[in-house]
Amino acid sequence: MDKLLIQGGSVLSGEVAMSGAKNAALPILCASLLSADPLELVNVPQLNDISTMLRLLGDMGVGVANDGADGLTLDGRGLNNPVASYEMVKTMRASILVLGPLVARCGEARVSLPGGCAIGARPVDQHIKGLQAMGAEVTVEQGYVHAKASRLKGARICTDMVTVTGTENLMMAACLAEGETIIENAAREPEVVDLANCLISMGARISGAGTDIIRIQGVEKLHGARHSIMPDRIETGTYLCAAAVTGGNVRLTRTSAAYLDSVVDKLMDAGCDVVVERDAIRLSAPPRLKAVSLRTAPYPAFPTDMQAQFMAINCVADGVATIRETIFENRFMHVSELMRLGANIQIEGNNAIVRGADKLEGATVMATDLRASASLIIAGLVARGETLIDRIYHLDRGYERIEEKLASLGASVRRVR
Ligand SMILES: CC(=O)N[C@H]1[C@@H](OP(=O)(O)OP(=O)(O)OC[C@H]2O[C@@H](n3ccc(=O)[nH]c3=O)[C@H](O)[C@@H]2O)O[C@H](CO)[C@@H](O)[C@@H]1O
Ligand SMILES: C=C(OP(=O)(O)O)C(=O)O
Repeated sequence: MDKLLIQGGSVLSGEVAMSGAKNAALPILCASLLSADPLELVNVPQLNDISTMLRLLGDMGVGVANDGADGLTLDGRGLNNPVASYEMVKTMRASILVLGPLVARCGEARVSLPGGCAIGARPVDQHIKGLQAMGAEVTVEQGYVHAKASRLKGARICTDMVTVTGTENLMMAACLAEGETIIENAAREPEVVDLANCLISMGARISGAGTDIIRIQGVEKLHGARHSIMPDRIETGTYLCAAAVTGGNVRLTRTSAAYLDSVVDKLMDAGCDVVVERDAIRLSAPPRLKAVSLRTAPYPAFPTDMQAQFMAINCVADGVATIRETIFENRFMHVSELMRLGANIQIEGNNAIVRGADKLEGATVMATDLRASASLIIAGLVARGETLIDRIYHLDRGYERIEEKLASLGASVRRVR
């Protein structure tokens, strides 16, 4: 199993390009199930989750062709097997995103309950409730969601909580439903908007994406389109934190600060200087950051996917920070690993109190989920000596060529087998 070996102490500097967003690309790949015409995508990140999703779609009969480094064409003409088996979906939560499109286009779907990062129970009851409201007959048996409907019917759906993939699944299903669907309490995440823009270019009639009420007027069919995946705001935020913790000075290109306000604000509170350019962000950091408290919440508030990275920078900042996680009940698994490096963190329910230490010391640690892995890299970059991170397959789900990108900024990071 691959591990990552980091020699702490390098100051990150220079320029590096960000990739397309995993959390936008995954639902957009599933949008290919909605049409019999080709969907051409560019800026698709090369990640394990993307390969898993392509295998899953391929299994269902979707044609997949690579068009150069970050381009793909998906052809839903041959879709003939609306089944997502446990074997295919066990490693990836986002596989539930095939459910809505399959019922809408094929009239039925059999999808294994998803796996993915163990950051909480992560039920899919809201996805099911929404499809039922649209007239689908849904049963859950032996770990599979089985949904059937001759044609989905538009409905008014109000989700109990803000759910990102729930909103995406229902929005995709509603595109081919008869009549109007209104999703209330919809997620406003930029990835939902990117998916809506792709669907609109395929002929869907969607308004309100990016607000908490999305209206979808169903159409008979969708056609082919070409779409460029938005930049990865979580990858961008992660590299900003990595640079900040080392007192570095970096410019991240092919990205946008437009969706990162809450993260950029916190980095400025920590003492960093951040300059926003049209398609790039510059950050320069002081030798020691100030502690910053935060609370995770749905967009546009501070993203849960950046909580672990900010925990890491607070471990060596000046002062005490309180970090409150409100989205997932088990998203503090990085804490015990950060403590192996010498961090001073106390957990009280869904709050973590982080007292900045003068230094961290390298150690062997274990990555427990995707963003936890990122936080261990950030801590390893400032720890004295060597940090060896085990189980980095989590990292390969969501960060494209991370050791190469960090090395290009001067970090001493290497993959060992
Ligand atoms: C592939 C993708 O885009 N993943 C992101 C997506 O995950 P994901 O879409 O799985 O997360 P949700 O937004 O659905 O979850 C939010 C909260 O709602 C709960 N919930 C959700 C659905 C449901 O049917 N029932 C229910 O109880 C979840 O357990 C969680 O407590 O949004 C999360 C929150 O921003 C991010 O951390 C993930 O990176
Ligand atoms: C938790 C994440 O991914 P997933 O929803 O795919 O598990 C993430 O992107 O941080």
